[in-house]
Amino acid sequence: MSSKQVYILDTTLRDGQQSPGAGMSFEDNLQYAELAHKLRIDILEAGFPSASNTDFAIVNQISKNMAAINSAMRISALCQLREEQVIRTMEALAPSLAIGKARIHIYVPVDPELMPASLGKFAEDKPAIITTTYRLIKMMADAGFEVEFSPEGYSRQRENFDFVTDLIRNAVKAGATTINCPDTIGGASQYQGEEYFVHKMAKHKQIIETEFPDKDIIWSMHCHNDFGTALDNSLYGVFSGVARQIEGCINGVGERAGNVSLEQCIMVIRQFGHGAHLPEKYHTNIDISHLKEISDFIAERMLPRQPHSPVVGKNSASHTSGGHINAILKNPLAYQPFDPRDIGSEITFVFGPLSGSNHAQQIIHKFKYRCDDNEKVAVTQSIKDFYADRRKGVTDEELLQAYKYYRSPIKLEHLTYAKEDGGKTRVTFHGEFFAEKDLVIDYQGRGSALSALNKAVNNHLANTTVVDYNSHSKGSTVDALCISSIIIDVNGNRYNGQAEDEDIEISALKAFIDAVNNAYIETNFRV
Ligand SMILES: CC(=O)SCCNC(=O)CCNC(=O)[C@H](O)C(C)(C)COP(=O)(O)OP(=O)(O)OC[C@H]1O[C@@H](n2cnc3c(N)ncnc32)[C@H](O)[C@@H]1OP(=O)(O)O
Repeated sequence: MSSKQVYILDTTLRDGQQSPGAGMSFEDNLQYAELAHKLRIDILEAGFPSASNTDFAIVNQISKNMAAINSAMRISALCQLREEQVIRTMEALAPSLAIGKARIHIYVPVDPELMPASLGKFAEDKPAIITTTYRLIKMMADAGFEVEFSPEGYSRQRENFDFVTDLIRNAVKAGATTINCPDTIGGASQYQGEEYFVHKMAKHKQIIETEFPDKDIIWSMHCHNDFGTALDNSLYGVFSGVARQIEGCINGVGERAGNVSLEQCIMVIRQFGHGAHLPEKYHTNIDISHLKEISDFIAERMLPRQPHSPVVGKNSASHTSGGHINAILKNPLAYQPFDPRDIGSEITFVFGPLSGSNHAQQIIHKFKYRCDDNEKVAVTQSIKDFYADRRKGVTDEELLQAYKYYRSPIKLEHLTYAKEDGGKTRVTFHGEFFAEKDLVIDYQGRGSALSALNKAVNNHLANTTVVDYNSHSKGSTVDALCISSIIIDVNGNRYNGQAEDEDIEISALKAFIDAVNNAYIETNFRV
């Protein structure tokens, strides 16, 4: 069976920017259009040219840019049922008209509650609304524009069904080729029964098909998400065979709770559009490999995106729980409904308190250190203890630090030193020192506390010598911290250590311990 294309109208630049704080710069609007072109959006609603000179310039420049590359994407712009707006919108879209890719989207309210609020006295004169609709649409169609007509508030038309029929009839007669039926206030649900607007669309569609058998009108969904039903409504319209166009915004931005998320519609059509039970098969022309890119753009330049946003959210392909990661390590798609690489994303992991030993082991192996199966649980527990207060997780590099601490033979808690007359130095060490705990190191002869510690280390790591050492102050005051760097040689191999402390001698001792720990770990646990 052949598959029907569902047209995607992207109104991110128009309806998306109609929410507080969502406005983007002139340049960002133009850049977004480039991304929409790459994504192979069918129709880009680029703005509302009559809103301001800048909005006119944005639409006009996008229209010019897309005409210059002969983009297959239609450029659309919105206007009210007002002649001066129609003229301004036609001017803005002139470059797209020249390549046969210009659409004008014109709207007038039909919701009985919205009509007087929005239109004032004009709302009382329905015949005038109908004749104006016919006249303005004919004007645009005669000028060569593709026309989309929206009876605004369609989903709440109530007793206005016959008025809406008359409006649509006249719009089609005048040359409109797309009839968009918005759930403007976002309150519709298929659980409304006969009042559900998609059932009314089916009736209107049937009337128009009967009256205009030669016209192939595209019926369109435009759903807001006030109750979170925008996706369900949009897809109901398509999968029930009524609609062939979906209007929405990337990341579901838009007025109030937003418009339907285009990425969700696109992926659901891809996933379920060929279901055996569907009367017809459906697909979109979207190049989904650019979905993540365009979504990230909107998240950065327009409005922030929830981490758990479906399809594109940062967490939608990121995992932390041990149970899931264990399975994903064996089968990357074990916990993904689609391959994130298809949309330009990737599966990532964040190690946290709920992660497991297979995950920790994989990170440690990635850095090329040893973590055997019989010790991975103990290693993992020590890493979790090390980061007991990091409930939101740690980076792989931070995990490696905790691993190294676990492997370190010297775990310093506290250290003091004293010098006596006669060349005696005493270092008092608290913590773990190879297999020992809390020791006192006495050293007799020339040299500092560092010599004392070096002597003690040599009992466990033979042939350890300091080959380079320097300390410098971190600031210019007398109480500035001291930073020490040290290089040691162990059996011909060199290892670095760094540390800082208020006391120059202790900073050197700590740097030496750091270097010894590095030497021990690199010697014993490097793969
Ligand atoms: C569902 C939707 O998303 S619809 C899109 C809504 N988008 C926008 O409003 C964004 C851009 N809007 C704007 O910049 C401005 O509102 C403009 C330029 C469109 C209009 O501005 P103004 O005329 O200066 O003021 P205002 O917005 O208050 O408009 C009120 C007038 O529009 C008329 N009007 C409202 N909707 C419509 C309509 N669909 N068709 C015809 N006239 C309309 C009203 O009757 C009213 O007329 P009046 O001034 O004679 O009383």
